[in-house]
Amino acid sequence: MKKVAVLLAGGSGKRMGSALPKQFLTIGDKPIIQHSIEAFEKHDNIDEICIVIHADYHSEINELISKYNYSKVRYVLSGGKERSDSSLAAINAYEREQNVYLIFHDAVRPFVSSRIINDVISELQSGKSVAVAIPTTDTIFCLTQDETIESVPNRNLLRRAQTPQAFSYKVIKRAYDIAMADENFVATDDCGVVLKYLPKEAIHIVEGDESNIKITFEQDLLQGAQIADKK
Ligand SMILES: Nc1ccn([C@@H]2O[C@H](COP(=O)(O)OP(=O)(O)OP(=O)(O)O)[C@@H](O)[C@H]2O)c(=O)n1
Ligand SMILES: C[C@](O)(CO)[C@H](O)COP(=O)(O)O
Repeated sequence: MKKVAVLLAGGSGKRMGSALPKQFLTIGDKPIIQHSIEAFEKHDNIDEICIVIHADYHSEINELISKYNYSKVRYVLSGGKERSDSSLAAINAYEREQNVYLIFHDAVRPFVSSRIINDVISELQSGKSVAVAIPTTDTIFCLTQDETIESVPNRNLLRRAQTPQAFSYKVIKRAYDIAMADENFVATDDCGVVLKYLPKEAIHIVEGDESNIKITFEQDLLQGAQIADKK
């Protein structure tokens, strides 16, 4: 089956607070989204790239793609209001093919490694749905609504979610079809959608790494620059 990297870049980066969406800010020598495109463009096991971009930024991304001649980019789609709307735009684009794996990645995680992508693909090819995550070194508190501690979950069973999150087309399409019929639907990631609406579908964990950070706040740019320096 074809392996498609879906780069989610439809957000506006409110928490970063810059006029330009954070995926276009520069780390090291290139925009964040360019690091992410290249991680998949250069990867031998990725067949195709689908970029989901904020509707107001098509010209910026098209300029980048033609300047560097990224040959694997097949689609540039407009994202939606929520991350899940952007994922759905990609799922809909593959409706006619179906025989694909969709590997969803936050475009603002520019340092995803080749090892992570390899591990994700190898799990997909053995028929699994896949998430990338790392152990937590902090103890995590679960709170009540009034912000007192409700529970302290066993840390050995806790992981911090990263991306990629990857599924066969059929699995992710089925999960979103059910989700779209739920008027209370809300999700921060694609694993959450599969877990809630296809509870029998096991999602297997591939170990992420500390460099696979999500650029969210201004201070993350500094950490990103340090990671870029070491590459
Ligand atoms: N409607 C949206 C919202 C988010 N994303 C993408 O999902 C990834 C992770 O989201 P996040 O870090 O929350 O990005 P933003 O939504 O841009 O940030 P913020 O929440 O601070 O506005 C980003 O690559 C972002 O562009 C998307 O494709 N479509
Ligand atoms: C998918 C994700 O990156 C996993 O950590 C995260 O949930 C995205 O959340 P955000 O609210 O869009 O930052």
